[in-house]
Amino acid sequence: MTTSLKQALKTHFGFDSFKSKLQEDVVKAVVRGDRDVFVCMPTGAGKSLCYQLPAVLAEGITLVISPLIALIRDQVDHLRDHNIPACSINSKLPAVERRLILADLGSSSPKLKLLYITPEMVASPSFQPCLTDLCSRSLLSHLAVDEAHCVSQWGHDFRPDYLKLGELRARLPGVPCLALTATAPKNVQEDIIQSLKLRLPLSFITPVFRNNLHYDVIFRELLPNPYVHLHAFIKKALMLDSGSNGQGCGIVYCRTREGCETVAYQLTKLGILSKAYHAGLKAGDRTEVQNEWMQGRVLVIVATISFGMGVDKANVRFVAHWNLAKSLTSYYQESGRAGRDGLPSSCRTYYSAKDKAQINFFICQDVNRRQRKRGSAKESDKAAITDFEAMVSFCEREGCRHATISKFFGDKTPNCAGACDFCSNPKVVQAQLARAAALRTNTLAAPSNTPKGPFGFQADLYEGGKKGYGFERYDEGGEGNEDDGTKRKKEFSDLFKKQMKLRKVKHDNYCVSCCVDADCPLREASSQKIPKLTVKAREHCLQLLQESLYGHYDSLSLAVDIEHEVFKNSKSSNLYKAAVLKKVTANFYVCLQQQRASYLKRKRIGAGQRGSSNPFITAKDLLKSSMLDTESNKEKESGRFFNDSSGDMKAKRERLKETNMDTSSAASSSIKARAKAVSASLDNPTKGGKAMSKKQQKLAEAAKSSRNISQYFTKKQTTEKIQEDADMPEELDATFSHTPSEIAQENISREQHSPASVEAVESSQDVIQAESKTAVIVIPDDNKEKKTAEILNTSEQDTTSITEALHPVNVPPKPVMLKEAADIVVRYLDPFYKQGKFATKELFKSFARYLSHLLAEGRSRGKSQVKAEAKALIKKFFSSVQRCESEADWKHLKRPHSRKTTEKNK
Ligand SMILES: Nc1ncnc2c1ncn2[C@@H]1O[C@H](COP(=O)(O)OP(=O)(O)OP(=O)(O)O)[C@@H](O)[C@H]1O
Ligand SMILES: [Zn+2]
Repeated sequence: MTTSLKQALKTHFGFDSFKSKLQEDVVKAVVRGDRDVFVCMPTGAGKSLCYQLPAVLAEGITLVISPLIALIRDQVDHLRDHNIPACSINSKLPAVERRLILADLGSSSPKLKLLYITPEMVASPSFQPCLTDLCSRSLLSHLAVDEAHCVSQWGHDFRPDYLKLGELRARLPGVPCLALTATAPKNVQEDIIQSLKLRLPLSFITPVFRNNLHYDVIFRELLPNPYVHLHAFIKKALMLDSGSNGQGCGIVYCRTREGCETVAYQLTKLGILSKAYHAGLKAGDRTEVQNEWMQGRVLVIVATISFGMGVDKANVRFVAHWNLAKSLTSYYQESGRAGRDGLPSSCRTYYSAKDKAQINFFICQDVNRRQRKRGSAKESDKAAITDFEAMVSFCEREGCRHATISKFFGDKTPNCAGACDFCSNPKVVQAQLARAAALRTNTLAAPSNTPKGPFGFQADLYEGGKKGYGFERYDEGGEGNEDDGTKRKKEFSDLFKKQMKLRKVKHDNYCVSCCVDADCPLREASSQKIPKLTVKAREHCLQLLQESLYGHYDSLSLAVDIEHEVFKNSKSSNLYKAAVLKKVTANFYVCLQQQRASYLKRKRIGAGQRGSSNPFITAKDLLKSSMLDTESNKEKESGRFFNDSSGDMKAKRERLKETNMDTSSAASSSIKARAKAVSASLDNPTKGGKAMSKKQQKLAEAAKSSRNISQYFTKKQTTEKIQEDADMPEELDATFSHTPSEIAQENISREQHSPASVEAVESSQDVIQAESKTAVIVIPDDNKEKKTAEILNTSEQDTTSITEALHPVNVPPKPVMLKEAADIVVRYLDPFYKQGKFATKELFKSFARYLSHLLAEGRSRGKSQVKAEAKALIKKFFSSVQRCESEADWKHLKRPHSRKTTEKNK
């Protein structure tokens, strides 16, 4: 038998041997046909062949049940490529084809070997006559149920129509049944056997452990810049630094469509071409993205869970979950798409407390909804909750990740041998957990008297809801359903905010204990050369450096080089930080000079101005105080300013004034007096004798908005704003440092929004010399608190003058948002598309998307400016590109100012 099977394997499928002994054993059992068979083998193990080869060899037809039409299509195409007669009857089949198939099935000896149908079709009345006819003529050789876990209510992909397969089974006496799944814990296995009425099945179950997969968990909220972190991980997983191509590809899973778009954009911006895939895209675009990824033209696909089922790609070198999976079963299945070729691959989860709370909310909502509908609780309702809890505990508990998965699936503890972060370096995991715990202590403390739901979860905590988990099944159901989605987001946001009010959250305890992450991009990351300098602080500095190189082609590598140079040459933590800041401000200054140069071209600075003709503070000036103070009283000052960050504004102003007195020697006395008035007015606008004029008030407002420069350095993270605007409770947002490039942009947009800005700009020459203030850059270090690393001697004038230089107009333009930018871009780009200047529509769209993001970045420019920039960019693009053939064509296209900065930096 073995020889003839091997021959058939070669003849029909072109394989020289079975993929494994298990595959061979299953095929033999199915070919014998005397028993039902249950197969639980990991994804990529070659389960399909277990029924396809027997189907070819058997007389008659094998009926295959598969949950998705897309999956069926792939399988049928694959079989037809091997000249194996296979087809599918489904709702989308054109009538002509359907008639042809039914004609073949009705003939005395059908040519068809495999007939694929969905469980819905099995139940459909139109299919019943055909089924009865085949059965009565004994033309059905096997019944194969793929993705059999869908039959179980304990399973993560339960589909009610799968339950009807039990009835089908009863109608096909004597037809052996084969049930296959990749992921089934013990209770799901039992459910499958029972629901499909398998009779004493032969079970082939492989342990879930796959030693080529390396699992790790990273707590996203502890990262200064999660995108940079993800980027570093991908670079390593795909060996992009080694300079060799063809090292495979990867998947990043996100929970929301917006998340996919944002992550894809960020990764592309950091230099790794990535594309989003979700149900919000048109079917054609989805296929195009999938094809590009399959063919290796796009390295990273950033997808919702709608992507992956049935995707047969061997060299997936990593699967990263940007959001927590909804269950450990799903996670095992999704992460298992890595390393199907057996080569080492990485599976990473970016854990976040926000995700945990949100998913918990959606699950509870769904359970409540089901219970309300049914009028009673059911034991199986618990499945979603316990499976999610298993996922959470996979991330939050100390211990081998593989062992956790194996235990969950009822297997013995495997020999991990360093194939997870805990086994390879438990200290790193423990340190991370400790940091997360410290963060959490100050965040969530659920009210202890909150009543528990039927299974222990706090149903009332988030109240009930109308819809499911927040995961449409495979992200299918959401098309054209945005309103509902938005409503739910809002619903969640409101509830969450309400609940969070009960739980006073504070993020002032940013623990910075030292630990080196596997993907840490720093050179000599574990070196203890500089006492008290933590890896966290170094990573933070790296991020500042990278941001200061905004627009540079490979800003990360360059930043890594600079940081390392500074690290090598610094003797103390403070000197290191001061040196980094010097570099940062120098880079930043270059950027400002570029902006100023372009402004000066348009507006000549007139003679007779008061104050300096150079409204820019130099890097030297910026650093002057920090360099002087570095070793002496900085610690004292920095602690003080740090403590201010969320505290009493008045006290802060007093201290700012003190510092100012020491440092603003350049300010003229009259301006000082004016500054004093402004300062006093901040404490009490009506105090201090005369009521302020309207103009003075506005001036004061402007000063107020620019005075607390520290907020630009310690600001809530905004990178994922698009994704989380509506649904992220503020209280859970970790505090991250702000970047220099953002500072300028923030200043601009603040000024644009401020009603005072018109006059502030008009009076800028006065304000320029008005007050000197202290800016604070917060750098996490090892004292378990944010501390100021440097106190820079800068002044309000700087922010004002920067603003003015960047926006030399009297009427502040309304900042352009992404949608508006996209409208502008599409309008200008459309004629080029119509002239056939884009090889494909997808390219046109991608380019439009790229440009829109580019133009909307920072939200700092008015519509007319964005229009002009859009025109200029498009013109520039087509001046060097005849016809756009690939994404590489616009790789180097940058906004004008960033390009200049780049050139200057080179
Ligand atoms: N004997 C074999 N020799 C070599 N390759 C094989 C063999 N059998 C199957 N394969 C290949 O292995 C890959 C995975 O097979 P298949 O898609 O059937 O896996 P699976 O277990 O069904 O995975 P999933 O759970 O993701 O559907 C396919 O590319 C298939 O062609
Ligand atoms: Zn392990």
